[in-house]
Amino acid sequence: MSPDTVFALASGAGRAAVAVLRISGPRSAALLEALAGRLPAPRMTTLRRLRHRGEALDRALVLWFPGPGSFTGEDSVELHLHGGPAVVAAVSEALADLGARPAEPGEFTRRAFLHGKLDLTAAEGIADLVSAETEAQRRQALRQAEGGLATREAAWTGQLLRLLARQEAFIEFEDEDLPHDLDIRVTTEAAALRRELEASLAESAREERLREGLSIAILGAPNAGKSSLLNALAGHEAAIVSARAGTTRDVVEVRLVLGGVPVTLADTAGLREASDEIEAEGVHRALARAERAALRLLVFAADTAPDAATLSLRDEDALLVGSKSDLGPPVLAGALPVSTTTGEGLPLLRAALEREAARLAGMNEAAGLTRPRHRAAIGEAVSWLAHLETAPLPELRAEALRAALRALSRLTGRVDVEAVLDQVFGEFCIGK
Ligand SMILES: Nc1nc2c(c(=O)[nH]1)N(C=O)[C@@H](CNc1ccc(C(=O)N[C@@H](CCC(=O)O)C(=O)O)cc1)CN2
Ligand SMILES: Nc1nc2c(ncn2[C@@H]2O[C@H](COP(=O)(O)OP(=O)(O)OP(=O)(O)O)[C@@H](O)[C@H]2O)c(=O)[nH]1
Repeated sequence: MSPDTVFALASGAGRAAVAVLRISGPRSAALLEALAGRLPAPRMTTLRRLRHRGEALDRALVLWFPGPGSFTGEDSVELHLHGGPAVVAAVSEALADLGARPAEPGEFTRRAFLHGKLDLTAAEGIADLVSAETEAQRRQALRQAEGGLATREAAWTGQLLRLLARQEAFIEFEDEDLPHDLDIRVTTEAAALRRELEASLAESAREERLREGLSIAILGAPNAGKSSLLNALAGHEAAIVSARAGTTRDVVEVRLVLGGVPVTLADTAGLREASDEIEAEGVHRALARAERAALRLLVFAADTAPDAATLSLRDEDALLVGSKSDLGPPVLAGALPVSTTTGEGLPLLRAALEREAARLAGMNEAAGLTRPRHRAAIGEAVSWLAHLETAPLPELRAEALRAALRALSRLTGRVDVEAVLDQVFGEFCIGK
């Protein structure tokens, strides 16, 4: 059975000057002919009147992309319509009437993957490009959409295949004139590759935080000035400020961009023995958020002794803020003096936050692992390589290499280890 022909609005919903409807599948040409008359030249923008059942629908720019030279690899069409919702609705109804169906979310890119137009990492890169909000996210997404990670995977796979070819040769031609240390060399090189994969895992947290956004939590005793700090950094009155201790009950979030990194900054309830059920829940949520955050701003007011609850959250991912510095010097050594009343210290705090954002989130030199899915695949390859290093028999080492290859190939979704092996073996001259 031939696949459905699907259509969807490719441009954003809502009012816009132009709306792009995309169509993909075997009936694309027939649909375009039905609406707009004879097929235009491939990939050439052409102005046409669209008609259906005697009714004029729009005057639109139409494009015809014969497969396989299209985004999806299938015959496809684009209709650049006037952007009004009624125009889009009328043309969509006509397409449905002609036998096409609305596409599922991601279906165009899924079809591109199924037709070998892109691998899974490139498809994820496209999804990330569509949702990129900051400059750093855009660069990260484009690198992956253009095959940065797939290229690295191909290099790792190539190394593994060469190791496997040598390991198999060692097993098969044991009695012949092979270098006697071939077996040991495979193990040594596999260990080097394992360390390289581990290095990419160690860097993955930074890339994931850039893709997902960095979570920063503001914590401290009641009345320490946390909400005032959130408002000062956000540039608007997002959280309620009052002289009454225990004002903030729930987590209040604002979105910021720090050095190209998208950040969610969260104000939390003051940490203390709660006086009622609601406040207790607030403190519980504050501590949960503290745990989840990549960076914690611990706030200590100049007019209050440092409290044990906040002090206990100190670690290498905490910045100490000495708030209300207009009332006196910080009560804690190493705390950055800040006053939201006078503005003192705010530029320094912002600079410190940008520095921390760059340390905790960002792109690495080489295209990195941006998703838990990537980490899982590489993590599994690493454990098979570690397994290889202690495996007592050449056959078990070969098996571990195959398993590592399969794990790696899940990254791009091109799971065809045996076919590539045939190719490698074809070139592996052993004098036989
Ligand atoms: N109007 C419009 N703009 C768009 C897209 C689109 O589909 N339509 N894109 C959609 O994401 C992005 C551009 N990406 C694209 C990627 C590949 C092909 C394509 O036709 N590929 C063919 C031919 C390649 C060539 O001639 O160089 C192929 O890969 O065989 C088109 C768009 C962003 N802008
Ligand atoms: N002098 C001075 N007072 C400040 C400063 N920042 C905040 N305050 C005052 O301190 C009190 C508490 O401020 P908030 O920002 O609501 O403190 P909070 O830590 O969010 O308080 P809770 O919601 O109770 O946890 C308010 O009366 C503020 O006006 C400052 O920089 N200097």
